[in-house]
Amino acid sequence: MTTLVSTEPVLRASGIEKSYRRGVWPARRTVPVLRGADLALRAGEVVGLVGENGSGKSTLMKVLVGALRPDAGSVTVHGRLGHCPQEPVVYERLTCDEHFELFGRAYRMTVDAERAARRDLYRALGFERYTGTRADRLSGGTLAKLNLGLALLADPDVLLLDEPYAGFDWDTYLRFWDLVAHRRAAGRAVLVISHFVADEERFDRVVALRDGRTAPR
Ligand SMILES: Nc1ncnc2c1ncn2[C@@H]1O[C@H](COP(=O)(O)OP(=O)(O)OP(=O)(O)O)[C@@H](O)[C@H]1O
Repeated sequence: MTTLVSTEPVLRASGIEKSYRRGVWPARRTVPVLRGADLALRAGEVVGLVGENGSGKSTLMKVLVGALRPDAGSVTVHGRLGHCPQEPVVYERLTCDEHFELFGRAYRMTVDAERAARRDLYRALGFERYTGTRADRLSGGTLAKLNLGLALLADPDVLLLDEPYAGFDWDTYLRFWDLVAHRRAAGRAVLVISHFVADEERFDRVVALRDGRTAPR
């Protein structure tokens, strides 16, 4: 039997352009941020997205997940997408458990599958103590764990992380990279926005965003 290995990317973005409007009339102006950015992610690949502050990394990621409509270009995704935004999107009155239940339903997971995935994520990220704690009573680092856990809950084919470990302690930071290594081994794709030069060796590839365009680094 012949096994065909697909080289087709699980995510492909081509010619992405995006401008923001700034200021108020009559000083209103349009500022281009992305000027034809391209990006392709393959199964089992861990890619870093780097660039100076304000270069448009978060804007590109929002376009990739469909949270922001580009002015031009296209994005194609094969499979399920998970997104961990820079600012956690949580409901302050819901506990960690309640968030997982809610997201599990949104992802159409069975109750058993959601509970098993939740248990593994609590353990992998080390926040089992906070299952019943409301989001508005979590520390910044634990909130970041919840944010990441929710993005991972449905085992996405493509995981997009916008500076996921800013608030993590060292142990959690190492756990995070273990988790990423497992995803690579399982053939999942991961894109991480990172500012740490020290992380660059952990990526299979690094893509730099500069003057609105992407280039290998
Ligand atoms: N909603 C918005 N309206 C207007 N301008 C915006 C908006 N969002 C981002 N910008 C501007 O677009 C540019 C790119 O922002 P973006 O957040 O994508 O950059 P970034 O590379 O992720 O930055 P950082 O490294 O600081 O997180 C910045 O100049 C920013 O001020």
